[in-house]
Amino acid sequence: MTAEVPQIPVLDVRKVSKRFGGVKAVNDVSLNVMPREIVSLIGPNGAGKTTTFNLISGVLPPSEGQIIFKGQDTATLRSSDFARAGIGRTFQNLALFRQGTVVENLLVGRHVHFNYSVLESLLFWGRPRTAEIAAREKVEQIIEFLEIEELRDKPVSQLAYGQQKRVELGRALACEPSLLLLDEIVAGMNREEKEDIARFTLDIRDEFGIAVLMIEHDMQVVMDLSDRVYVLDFGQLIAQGTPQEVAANPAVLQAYLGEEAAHA
Ligand SMILES: Nc1ncnc2c1ncn2[C@@H]1O[C@H](COP(=O)(O)OP(=O)(O)OP(=O)(O)O)[C@@H](O)[C@H]1O
Repeated sequence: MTAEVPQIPVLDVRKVSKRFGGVKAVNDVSLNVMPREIVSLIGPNGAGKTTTFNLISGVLPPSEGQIIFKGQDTATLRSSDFARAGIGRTFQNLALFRQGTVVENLLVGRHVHFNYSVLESLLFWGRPRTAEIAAREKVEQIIEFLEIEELRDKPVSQLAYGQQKRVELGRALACEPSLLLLDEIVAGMNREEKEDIARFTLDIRDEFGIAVLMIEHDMQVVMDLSDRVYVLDFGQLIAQGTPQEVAANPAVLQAYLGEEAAHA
């Protein structure tokens, strides 16, 4: 019998806090994502979810604590290196190059892996050409995976919202991430579009072996896709567990009821 090799987390957030002036937007949060896991981060508005994503993807530095990605402390990375290190992300609001075509937008996502400057590409065009061919092959693979072949040469500005979201997902995949951060990816989508994204998310994990951490308000999507769920409220983790455990947790119900009461 072979001994099981213990798995190390792809992402290990250790006692992380983020202060904005007097506001502790994230307060002593620890969470992890194991290889091939789909993990959701949920919580009422203002709970600190987006700030947590900004800390993990290097947009903001933590005030306290450590974020370990594939065994490396991300404090050693420059913010421009996070995507190349393997952290892909989609944003709450679309962040695409609107005049560019679908292919061009995906190539931008791939560009993090080019290890030459524009000047170099003019002087020594052998190496860049090889890299560009590899990039185009990767982009074609993603286009096929996301079933957007007929959109490939259209400007993003001409696409429907759900299609644009699919391109954004493709761009995050183009950097060949080990961890994909999805920020409310199904918000504003109809049922069919949501089902497509749910299917792609499962396939991203199963076919590409990518771990997924998602912020999601759509409870059906959370329940259907997540292996585990973390719940934030006022910057603090108030619950974690399987979707069923979290859904039955009185503290979670209270946090959401409190939010409803505030908006009543
Ligand atoms: N750059 C900033 N400067 C000051 N305060 C901030 C900043 N970013 C976030 N905050 C505050 O931190 C808290 C957490 O905000 P955050 O956007 O992380 O919550 P959220 O859970 O993502 O909310 P939502 O579901 O509405 O997107 C809020 O009180 C917010 O006002």
